[in-house]
Amino acid sequence: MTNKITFIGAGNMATAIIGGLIDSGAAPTDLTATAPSSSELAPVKERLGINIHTDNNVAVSHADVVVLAVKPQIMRVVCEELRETIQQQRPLVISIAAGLDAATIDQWLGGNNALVRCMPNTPSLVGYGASGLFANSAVSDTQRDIATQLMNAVGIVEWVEEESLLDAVTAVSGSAPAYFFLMFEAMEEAAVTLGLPAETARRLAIQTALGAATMAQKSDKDPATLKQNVMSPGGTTERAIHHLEEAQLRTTIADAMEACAKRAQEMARELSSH
Ligand SMILES: NC(=O)C1=CN([C@@H]2O[C@H](COP(=O)(O)OP(=O)(O)OC[C@H]3O[C@@H](n4cnc5c(N)ncnc54)[C@H](O)[C@@H]3O)[C@@H](O)[C@H]2O)C=CC1
Ligand SMILES: O=C(O)[C@@H]1CCC=N1
Repeated sequence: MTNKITFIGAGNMATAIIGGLIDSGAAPTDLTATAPSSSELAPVKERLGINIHTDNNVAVSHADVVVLAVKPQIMRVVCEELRETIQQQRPLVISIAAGLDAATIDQWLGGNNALVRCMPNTPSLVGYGASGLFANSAVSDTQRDIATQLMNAVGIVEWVEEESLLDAVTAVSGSAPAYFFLMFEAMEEAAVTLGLPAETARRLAIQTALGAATMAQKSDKDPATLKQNVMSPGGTTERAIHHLEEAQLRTTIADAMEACAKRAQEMARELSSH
């Protein structure tokens, strides 16, 4: 990728994506990250070898792509300060902020911007991200390809044609790593109760999840069939799965994902109104 890409923000998600881009062959000299303090940026430069800046406008002034990677609550101030430079430079803008709609960000940036909204997740840090992307009507096919390439560097990319579907993406991938981490915590605790050392239990649970995910990804069988293949009639797995179904695990997951998507909608209302 020969585009000059500037990340506004150098936190968890920005550095995860930058790390993935460099691992997939991007030149660190084409990448810039900003943050208010040099003390936060110095280790980022040291680790990744990219350009750093404490002045967002200077960092954006030569960018082809600008990735907005600050917390949603400060996005308005950051965008309004960038407005003039963005209007002059006309880069492709990619926002990774949860719960902030494209029209609101575009308006804060002065309007008529090519804007992609992206919902990534933290496994991007290890190249196993899963991102949902939405483009506003000003985004060209070439710019769509640039956004795809950028997020493909850290994982898989799924485009949605309706912006509201990004709330579902948040529920199934943006927030979802945390659901699996909760599962690991619970399995480790239960295995310790069954007598295993905590470290052993953790290693076995994580490896099992990795194995199950890899199998589900590589197999031509659906998850229900793969599950059935583990369940010997009258055996141990059948007993465990029966218990999970009786305890309404499916309904619990559905309720949690609905709450997640609703919170994204709430955040959009809260953040666009001030
Ligand atoms: N952490 C996650 O799992 C996910 C986060 N997101 C979104 O990514 C965005 C960033 O989240 P994180 O990286 O987790 O946050 P973070 O707190 O790790 O990073 C925010 C960065 O913004 C910088 N910053 C603060 N004020 C600034 C300013 N005025 N100009 C330039 N930089 C400034 C901070 O110094 C920091 O480097 C958020 O909008 C969040 O909704 C999206 C999907 C997943
Ligand atoms: O919890 C959040 O609001 C952010 C967005 C998706 C993951 N973390």
